Amino acid sequence: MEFPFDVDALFPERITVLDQHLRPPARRPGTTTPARVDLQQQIMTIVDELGKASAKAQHLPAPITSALRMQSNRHVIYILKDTSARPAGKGAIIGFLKVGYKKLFVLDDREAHNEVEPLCILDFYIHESVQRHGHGRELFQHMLQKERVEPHQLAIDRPSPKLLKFLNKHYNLETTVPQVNNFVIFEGFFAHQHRPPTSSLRATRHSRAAVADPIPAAPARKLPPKRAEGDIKPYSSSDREFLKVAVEPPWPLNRAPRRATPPAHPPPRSSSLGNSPDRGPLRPFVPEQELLRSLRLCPPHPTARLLLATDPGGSPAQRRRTRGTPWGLVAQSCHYSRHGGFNTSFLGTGNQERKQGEQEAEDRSASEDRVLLLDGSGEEPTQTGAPRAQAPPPQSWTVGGDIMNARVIRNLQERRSTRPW
Ligand SMILES: CC(=O)SCCNC(=O)CCNC(=O)[C@H](O)C(C)(C)COP(=O)(O)OP(=O)(O)OC[C@H]1O[C@@H](n2cnc3c(N)ncnc32)[C@H](O)[C@@H]1OP(=O)(O)O
Repeated sequence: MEFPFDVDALFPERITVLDQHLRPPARRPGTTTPARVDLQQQIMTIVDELGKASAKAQHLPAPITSALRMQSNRHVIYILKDTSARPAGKGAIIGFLKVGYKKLFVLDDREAHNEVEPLCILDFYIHESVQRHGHGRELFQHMLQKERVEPHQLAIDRPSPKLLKFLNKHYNLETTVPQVNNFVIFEGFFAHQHRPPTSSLRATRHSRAAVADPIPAAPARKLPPKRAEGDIKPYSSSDREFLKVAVEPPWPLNRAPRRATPPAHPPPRSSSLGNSPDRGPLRPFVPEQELLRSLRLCPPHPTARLLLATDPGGSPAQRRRTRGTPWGLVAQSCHYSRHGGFNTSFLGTGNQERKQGEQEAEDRSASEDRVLLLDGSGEEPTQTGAPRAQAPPPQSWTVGGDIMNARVIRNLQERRSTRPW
């Protein structure tokens, strides 16, 4: 990547390491030194352009690396410049690697949640013209040495297929430990961190590991004091989270727009009405119009009035719709996953979510059962009219409660009819 300024003079070393201050490195003796602010502006331009190129290469809707994001996060960026070719005497940039420590909640191979703060690979890009020339490895290797970290100790923020191949080829990283977030960790991540799974050890596992283990210290920071198990949430914020907002608005705005054009395969018509293009708009027969008018004039049924008065939260259908949120979130997390395979374990999103999901499913099937029962589907014809005739107490709208009662009653009836006493 070329720039209209002297990259070669700006970055004297082949690999330059920048933190959130984006400070220009010391220049070679003898080179003219422009104003510091200009140099920083040049660095910001390079970071912005690299971020854009990386996003394009990864088909991301927006860059996840920019000067602004660098300045507002405690990340470190390794920039590799081209020392061989010197187009127009100004040098060129080959690529970059961005890393940073992040607090994550990761699952170990026993599916226990662990609060850790590993070094994460956040963004990585080598210019298309020089990929597969060993530059990525050179940059990665430099970072490993500088950060004093082993490849298996890293967490990778949604690695691209190319990066997965890269890690496999150069570092033999293949087997992943399934996670419920977008980070990928590999077998060996917990290698020297396994301790008895007591919660008191879990929170301090890193600081202890650093003292007790002879192998290189885990790239972890000291964590805050242990929190109650309930406080630990089974997700971790990815640097790419903000992209979700850009991709899809929240419910209900994310619902598919109404079809303006007819579907490719319209459902088969049940009658010939409307099939002829010559026919004008169909009007109902006069008796139907009269019927409709009489229905409009008909006052609401007293039961309906009573139900409306005792139901402050709107219709039950509406309430049921809003209760589906956890599934919606799960669906969203799947939608945004770059690799569906990583998220196949979302069903293990912690007991709480799983239970909630199961409860939802149960509620839904329960409500369907309930409709069948109230339909008078042959099971309990005497009950179909009864609940409508009386004003139900407010809590009777709890679908699960109703169905439980119905099931108990049915169970009792069955037992009564099948047993001789
Ligand atoms: C957390 C994240 O940052 S995810 C985003 C990662 N970045 C990208 O996907 C952007 C596009 N890709 C790239 O920029 C580069 O290919 C990188 C950064 C992944 C690797 O850099 P390179 O300089 O190409 O890597 P290097 O030459 O050292 O190693 C080559 C190996 O990487 C892998 N690799 C690189 N490019 C490809 C590719 N197009 N297809 C498949 N594997 C590839 C292969 O294992 C390859 O070995 P091989 O050529 O023997 O098959």
